[in-house]
Amino acid sequence: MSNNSNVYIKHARYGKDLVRIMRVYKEGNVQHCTELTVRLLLEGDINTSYTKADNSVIVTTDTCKNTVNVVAKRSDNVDNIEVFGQEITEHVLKQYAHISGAFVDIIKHKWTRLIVDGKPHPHSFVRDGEDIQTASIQHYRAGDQINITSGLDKLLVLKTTGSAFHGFYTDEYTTLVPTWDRIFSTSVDAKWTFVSKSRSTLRSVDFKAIHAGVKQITCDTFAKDDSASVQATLYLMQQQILAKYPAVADISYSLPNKHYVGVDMSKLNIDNAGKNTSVYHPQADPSGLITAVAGRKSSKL
Ligand SMILES: O=c1[nH]c(=O)c2[nH]c(=O)[nH]c2[nH]1
Repeated sequence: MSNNSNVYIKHARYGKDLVRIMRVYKEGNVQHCTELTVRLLLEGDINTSYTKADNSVIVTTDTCKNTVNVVAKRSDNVDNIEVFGQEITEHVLKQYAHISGAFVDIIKHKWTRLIVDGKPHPHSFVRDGEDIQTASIQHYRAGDQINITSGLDKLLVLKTTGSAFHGFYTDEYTTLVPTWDRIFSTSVDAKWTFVSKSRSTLRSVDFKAIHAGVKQITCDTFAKDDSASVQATLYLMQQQILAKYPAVADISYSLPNKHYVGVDMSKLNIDNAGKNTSVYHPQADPSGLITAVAGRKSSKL
């Protein structure tokens, strides 16, 4: 093998991706389930595994998978993904002295308890929507520093009125017609990061309540706002989340504008906008994409 001494490893991380677990917790006659997809990556004194084929420094990706399964078996917090993620990173840093950083990304798949005969069923669940919760934990041995980002993905919403778009910049390239009443639909992706990097302060954060609160504020604002644009509605959501949750340092949204275009029936001598029924064409593509990160001008903590 040729050896190019000009080359060095700048950054390296490895581990197991797509570790899927379904964890069932039995509480008397009632059972709870949590389905997750987990990625665990490691960083540290591992460069020789790349540069010198030195496998002695490799904690195998198979061990990473086992670690996720074992921590899930022992943990009381699998459903609280930010806490579960920290339990994995803590274990890794305690167990392997040459590993300096552990990075966990978790997707929580949705299982909602079924209502049967008007009552919550003890052990049956339904996937009632594609939206997922996410959490990313970056844990560094140095200073025991942790960064946590939580997220909400693929929350598909639509309103049939209460949305306008006019007054926008126009030039010779503009063909969009201003509208005072349109369909507004988006698939919400939101991510929020936490202020504190000290472990003790993060322990007091109610991550699950914040997940629920962000979803509630997102949906309520989407429904109630007489939207002037996707941009303005997005910012309203951010303002409320930062006002309600001091532990959140910043919040970003990525909102595709899923266009629904009124069908032109003029050649059929039909006024599609008339009376109280209209037919729209849902457009697969292209879609607008409106994004923004918001934070506080001065941190409250
Ligand atoms: O809410 C909107 N924001 C835009 O930036 C935009 N651009 C566009 O064509 N339609 C819309 N709607």
